[in-house]
Amino acid sequence: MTPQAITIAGLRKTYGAKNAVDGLDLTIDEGEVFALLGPNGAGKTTTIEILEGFRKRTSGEVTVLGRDPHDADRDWRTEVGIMLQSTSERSFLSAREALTHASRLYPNPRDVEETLDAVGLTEKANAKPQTLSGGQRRRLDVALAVIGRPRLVFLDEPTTGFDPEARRQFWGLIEGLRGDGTTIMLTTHYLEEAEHLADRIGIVASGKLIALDTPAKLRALASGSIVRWEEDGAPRSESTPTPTALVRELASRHTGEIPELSITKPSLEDVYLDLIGQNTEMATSEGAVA
Ligand SMILES: Nc1ncnc2c1ncn2[C@@H]1O[C@H](COP(=O)(O)OP(=O)(O)OP(=O)(O)O)[C@@H](O)[C@H]1O
Repeated sequence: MTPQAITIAGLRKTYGAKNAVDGLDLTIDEGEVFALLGPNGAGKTTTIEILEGFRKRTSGEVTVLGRDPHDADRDWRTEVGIMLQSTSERSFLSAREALTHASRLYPNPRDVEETLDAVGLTEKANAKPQTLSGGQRRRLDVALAVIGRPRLVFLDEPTTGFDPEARRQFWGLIEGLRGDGTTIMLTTHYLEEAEHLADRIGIVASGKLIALDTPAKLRALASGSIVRWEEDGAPRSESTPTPTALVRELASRHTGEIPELSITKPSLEDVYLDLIGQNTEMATSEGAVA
């Protein structure tokens, strides 16, 4: 059996009357890349911060690398990489200095120059954080999270503000970490990022886990196809297990071409939106996810 990096059983966190995390059960294997998805306010950051030892839980059991993060020690901290949002923002150190400084805190750190290169900051190595763009500062935050060669890394929305090229580069970095056997738990609002990187995806809504599977199996939850077309000048769409029949019926109503006709398979994003109840296209149709 693969050893478990994270175990969560019956986790709850309440803020007053609000159940931010509402009975979460989840285990993440060592070496797994796990993506936690969910709408704003679903409880992702709260969960991650409890796992990082930064927030107290209301109830439930949690272990991270075999320890309860709430009373873990310094040795545990050296094995867990945490992406603190905007740490680099307040620093007076250049990217290279910040990484060099941080690397001295760990017994077996990554090489500073290699890490700068992996996050695409070599050219900005001597720049002070105030002169970096938001996306570049975030890359530095990612670099600071991995400089200690952690066994487990938490990345909360690591690529928010990245341009497409930086995002691809970040994906390469994560694939490299995966190759080294690092366990990674990340949150993201980018479905294609989760699909590209994650071995498994957990979807949370209102503090509860509503779906948990590989990207391929989640995508397969949606059967059928989405047919889109234009009618009376307005875009229309329908999800259906029998697209040919629908197209035949549309063709009988149109003389000539059906305007803007396309037939696509539902994307992971369609499935996700349907699961969280925000997909008007799929939720109303026969082929919708149960
Ligand atoms: N310190 C706090 N005090 C009171 N309520 C809080 C606190 N932190 C979070 N919450 C509430 O708990 C719920 C979960 O918040 P959380 O930040 O964990 O969500 P999230 O899934 O990370 O959202 P996002 O995608 O917007 O980052 C929200 O309703 C939020 O308003």
